[in-house]
Parts: sequence; C-alpha cells; structure tokens
Amino acid sequence: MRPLIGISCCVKPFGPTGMPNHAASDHYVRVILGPVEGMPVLLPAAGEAISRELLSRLDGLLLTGSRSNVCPVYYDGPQHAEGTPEDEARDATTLPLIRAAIAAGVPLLAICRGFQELNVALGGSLDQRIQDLEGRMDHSTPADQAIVRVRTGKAHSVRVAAGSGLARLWAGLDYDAAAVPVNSLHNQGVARPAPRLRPEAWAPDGTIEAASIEGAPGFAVGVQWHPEYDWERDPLSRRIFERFGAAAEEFARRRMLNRALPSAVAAE
Ligand SMILES: N[C@@H](CCC(=O)NCCCC(=O)O)C(=O)O
Repeated sequence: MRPLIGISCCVKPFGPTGMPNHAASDHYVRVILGPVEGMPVLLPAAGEAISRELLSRLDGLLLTGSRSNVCPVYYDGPQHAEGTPEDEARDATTLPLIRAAIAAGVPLLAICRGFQELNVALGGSLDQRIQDLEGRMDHSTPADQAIVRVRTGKAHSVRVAAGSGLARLWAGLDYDAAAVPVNSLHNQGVARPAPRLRPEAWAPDGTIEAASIEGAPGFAVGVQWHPEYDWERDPLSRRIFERFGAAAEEFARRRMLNRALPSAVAAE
C-alpha cells in the first residue's frame, strides 16, 4: 500500500463570482504518483483542524509553491506592498501543520512558498522583495510569462554545502556542488533563518536556497526552487522525491506496526 502524502492547497478564486476553491497544481499530484510512489491527498486550507484531525493519518507532507506570500504578521514583517497576493487561510493551515509534522516525525518536503512557510513556522523571517535589496539578484519570473521553458527553465546556480543533508541525499549522482542549476520563481526569501533551520545551499547572491531542520526526527527538507518541474529529466530533482518517498514509506510501515502492536500485545 502506498504511503499517504498530504499536499497543501491554496484558496483561489474560480469562476465569474470568484468562488473560493482549494487548489494545488497537477505537478504535485503527478510527482507524488511518480517518483515519490505515494498516494496524494489534497489538504484544504481549513486551519488547525487539518493538523489536529488529519496529520495522524498522513505518512508525508508536501508543502507546495504558490504565487501568494506568507502574511508578514507571522514574522513581524512590514505590511506587503499594495497588490501583493496573500492567502491567510493557507497560512493558518500550513504553519501549525509544519510544527506538528516535524514534532511527530512525519516526513516533510517544502517547496518555494512551502520553504518560506517552513522558515516562518519555526521562527524565522522573510525578505519580501529580494530584487530590491543591495547586491541581490532578481529571483522572480513574471506571473504572465507564458513560455514554459522560460518560466520554469534553469535561472541560476546554487552552491551545496559539503557534508550537508542535501549532499548526502544526492550521493552517487554526478553534479558540481559549487554550481547546481535551478529554476527560480520567487520574490521572497529567507531573511532571518529560524533557530533550527540549517541552510545547505545558496544562490550566488547569498540567498538561502535549501535547508534541513536541526533535530527533526524525520525527513525535513526545504528547497526554494521547484524540482517538480524537472524530475522527469533531471536526476537531482528526481532523487529529492525518491528520498522523500522512501522516508514516507518507512514512516507508513512503522505507523502500521505501531497500530498492530497494541492488539498483538493484548492478544498475548
Ligand atoms: N510567493 C512566494 C513563493 C513563490 C512560489 O512559491 N512560486 C511558485 C509560483 C508557482 C508558479 O507560478 O509556477 C514568493 O514570491 O517568494
């Protein structure tokens, strides 16, 4: 039986009345069914009820990318510029969910916005427009960029720390740790890393692009780029999902064992 992987949803307006819907990109569903070898379940942005009622039934958690931005109130940041997209329902769901998942050792993979949520959930802060900061690159891709290979193509390199969790995860693969090409579709980035956030990869301008979580009992990895766009042709992207899936599979096995144990003990 495949491990059950929760995928975070955004609340997005649909149809002529802008009816709020809970949505996630098909890329995330396909990557869970593909290299993760899991069974995807969409997690509505329904607040803390999701971590309270659903987390115990999940074997993994995928925090998705999104054009919307974590509300600054969660990291004592300045208000966003007028027109910056936000998604309070998603924040109210994912931030407690991340804390609960890490505490419970539920394998967690955080991508782009999900990576930023990971940092904020654990006490870190964000820069809201990296491109406006002295000496920093523009990491964004215009929302109206319709040419897929431009929108999701490789945009800059990242340097991966030797001996890091990411370096271990990519063991045996052929790549240059000083310059791993990645795509880039974000305006925001880690400003103050959370106390437990262990940065493991950086863009040439110093932007933190990947991290693991100190002391996390389970798999807990965040990346600022989008491996879900590249896994079918890029071994490094695929490996991230394979290792996440293996962690979820092991978590599922132990969860089933623990569920069987009480009755087995009682039967003795
Ligand atoms: N909004 C945040 C996070 C960026 C992010 O998750 N981008 C993914 C966009 C999805 C897509 O357009 O394919 C930021 O801007 O930093």
